[in-house]
Amino acid sequence: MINRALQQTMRHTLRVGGRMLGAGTGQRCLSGLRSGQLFTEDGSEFAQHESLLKEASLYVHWPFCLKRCSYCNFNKYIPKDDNNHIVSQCLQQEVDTLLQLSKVSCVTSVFFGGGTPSLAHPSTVSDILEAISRRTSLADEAEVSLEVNPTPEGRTKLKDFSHAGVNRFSIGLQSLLDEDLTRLGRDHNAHQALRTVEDARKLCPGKVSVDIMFRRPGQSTASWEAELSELLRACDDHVSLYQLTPERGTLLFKQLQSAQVTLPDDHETADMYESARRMLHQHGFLQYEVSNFARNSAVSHHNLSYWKGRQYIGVGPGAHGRFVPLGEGGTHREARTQTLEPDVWIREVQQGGHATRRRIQLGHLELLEEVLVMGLRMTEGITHEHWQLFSPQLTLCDIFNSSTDVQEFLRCGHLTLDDGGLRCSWNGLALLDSMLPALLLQLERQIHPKAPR
Ligand SMILES: C[S@@+](CC[C@H](N)C(=O)[O-])C[C@H]1O[C@@H](n2cnc3c(N)ncnc32)[C@H](O)[C@@H]1O
Ligand SMILES: C[S@@+](CC[C@H](N)C(=O)[O-])C[C@H]1O[C@@H](n2cnc3c(N)ncnc32)[C@H](O)[C@@H]1O
Ligand code: SF4
Repeated sequence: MINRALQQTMRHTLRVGGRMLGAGTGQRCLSGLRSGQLFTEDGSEFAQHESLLKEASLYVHWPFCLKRCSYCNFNKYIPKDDNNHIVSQCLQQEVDTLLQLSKVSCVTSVFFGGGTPSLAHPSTVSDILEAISRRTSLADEAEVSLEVNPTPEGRTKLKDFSHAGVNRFSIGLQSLLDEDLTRLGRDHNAHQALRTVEDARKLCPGKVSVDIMFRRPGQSTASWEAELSELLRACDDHVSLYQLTPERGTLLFKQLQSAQVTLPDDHETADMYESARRMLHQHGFLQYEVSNFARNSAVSHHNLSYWKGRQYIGVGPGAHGRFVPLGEGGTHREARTQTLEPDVWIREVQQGGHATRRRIQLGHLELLEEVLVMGLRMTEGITHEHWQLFSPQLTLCDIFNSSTDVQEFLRCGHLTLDDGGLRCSWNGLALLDSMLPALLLQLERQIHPKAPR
């Protein structure tokens, strides 16, 4: 059975390798909260360390865009009327309700994503930050990121967003070739994008990230390397490198089916990924996750909270979250998704304070699957201490030492399991997707040894 909650978490982070995996079993009921840890009905610890329950990061989804890019199937709508004010009010209300439900005492980071959150009025950002501070504490050093589409409008609003409380900008460059930007349906050119990066760097030095995609139609490794050289002259200290994934329902998907466009093959794609990793490394960037590179320690703390299995709250249409709803007596972590369609979402928030459409209680195995899959995306992998927070009884060695598949990955040098924990090697990171089925199967066998397969 595919673990749907895990699929959903991975969707916005897993872009290299393409395939999404998971092998969950049924959910289990949890019976009580004792000294900061949760227990399943049979008494085994569910290992929610108290510190994990006190804190959360917060994701805010702005669901509108001016037009549809040819490749994108994220939850976004082209607005018919201007209802920004009401969306902003509902976001504040939903923040308040979900913070109350989670009972967290500290929000560690906030990420305004979308859609195109740079279309929102900057006061939306300050109002939401105030709503957080009214209900709980927002850490002084909290990272507050905003995704910016590098159009002239986005650029002129940077200063106001920074005054509103944004201290990190994530800029969607996607490409530095005008022809490709047009083909992808972007509403900016490369010059506008570079000027936006320049201005953002003046406002938040060292805290500007860029998103760029490879494996674009008609792309060659040589042109990609030239583009990266240009990017490396202009960028700040954080780069997110995404492999363009053809998503069902997009224009790109149709163009590929009707052979109007073709994508580079797997071999070329692997070369592009490797040349980008090499070039970024030569320019002082450390790869800290499959798709993310930082120098001068400019890692994304918000995204790290997902990969480290910490709690996060998602507000806005289609946002998802992972937290224990302690405020309503909840004792187990839930995967929550908010209603997708903005008008319906508005109605539900107005009526009930929040618009959670789907709640899935995560059982012990499902939680560990998430910790495994997300954790192995990081170059530091899963330390023994990290694993123990979620699995106090079975260590990484207890689980993986008896698997012949895992022994083979270790022998080939794709994986390492030592005093530092379990992690992928440089080559292994590019092969993570192909190793996950065996790792997940072994995890399931050890957690539920008697379950029929
Ligand atoms: C959902 S967008 C929102 C940010 C902003 N609207 C923008 O377009 O720059 C976040 C990032 O997801 C990545 N993305 C979206 N669709 C993708 C796809 N089909 N394949 C790979 N990356 C994708 C893009 O790099 C984009 O910057
Ligand atoms: C692909 S990531 C890009 C992050 C960026 N590279 C950075 O380092 O800041 C951001 C996108 O993931 C999606 N996303 C992130 N967290 C989410 C959540 N909790 N719920 C729904 N979508 C989320 C949003 O569409 C957002 O535009
Ligand atoms: S890539 Fe960004 S701007 Fe383009 S449709 Fe998706 S969310 Fe909107």
